[in-house]
Amino acid sequence: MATLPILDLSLFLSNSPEDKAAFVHNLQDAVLKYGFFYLKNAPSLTPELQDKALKQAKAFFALPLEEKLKIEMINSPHFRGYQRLGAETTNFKQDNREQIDYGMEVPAENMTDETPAYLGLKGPNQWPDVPGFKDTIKEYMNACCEIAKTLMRAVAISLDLGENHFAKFEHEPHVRMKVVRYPPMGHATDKPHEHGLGVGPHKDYGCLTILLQDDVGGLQVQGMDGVWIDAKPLPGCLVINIGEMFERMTQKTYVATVHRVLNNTSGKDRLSLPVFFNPNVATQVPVLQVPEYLLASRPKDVQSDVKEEQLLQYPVYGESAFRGLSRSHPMVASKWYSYQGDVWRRKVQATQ
Ligand SMILES: O=C(O)CCC(=O)C(=O)O
Ligand SMILES: [Fe+2]
Repeated sequence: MATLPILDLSLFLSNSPEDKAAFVHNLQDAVLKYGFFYLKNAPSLTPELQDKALKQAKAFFALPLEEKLKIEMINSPHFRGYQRLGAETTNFKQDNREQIDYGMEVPAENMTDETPAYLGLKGPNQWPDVPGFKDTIKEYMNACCEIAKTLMRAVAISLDLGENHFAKFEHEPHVRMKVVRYPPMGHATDKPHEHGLGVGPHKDYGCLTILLQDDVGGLQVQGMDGVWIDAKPLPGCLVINIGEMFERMTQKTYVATVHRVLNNTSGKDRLSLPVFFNPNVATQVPVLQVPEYLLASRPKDVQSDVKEEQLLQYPVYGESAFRGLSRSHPMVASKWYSYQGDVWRRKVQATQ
């Protein structure tokens, strides 16, 4: 079975131009072939911070359900907060996971019925009453953001653009993160749906995803030929993938690869912490001048469980983000927003 390539970020950060070029070459190769890779030696995300973040996740999920529901996502027009097991749907199936969604802590916009709904994604988070949780999760999200910014520089070089080409995406980025638990099937109190999946096949809609998974496994990546590849946990490695924004920007040269998580049959919990790096919601997604030689090596006949009509590649990034979140969390969307004539608008009268 194919395995994903392992990239070493210390090469890109070294003083040697040859090492840096080697990293960019490996990155380009990985993205063209898989859209996914492992990353080791990311300095901002120390093993201590990884452990601390996973321990905080474990402490949260050990809380009684009524405590977790105090920060339920339905309270938040910004799609932030806790979703209980089975509350989320991906690719028409129920996901067998529970999770908290976070984003950059920014003030909420003053929404009117004229404002684009995606501006409603800006806003505060909901934090549980778990000592140290908030500080650790913020520290973790910032550390992953640093990795993403570094990788964006490498991706820019790989597209023959200036290293700082994507620096504009760092201005008030729409970074999101999830704290996720996949309970084992047959668990005494949780009842995962046997016909669901941990999370169904999907593409991430933004720029780059930085994922830390524990040692349980279950993440799979769909190769360009449609065959699923295990992205099994490797000690000291994160898993990185590109999202649909790159697919649009590069005219399908850098394809956002479909991935899923299988039902957890390990007998113990699986925890994962994905961070999604994206530009400001109001960003117009540029169509890049992709070099001819890269256009010529575009993956052909890509076999994908996510069909063309499910793609989220709107000209404004926030539109894709909003539609992605409203598809995964329809109850939250319909509480806070109305949908008329293919346009989402905030229900300004809706309150908590
Ligand atoms: O938990 C994982 O391993 C992957 C999660 C994922 O793909 C997502 O939340 O977008
Ligand atoms: Fe994903």
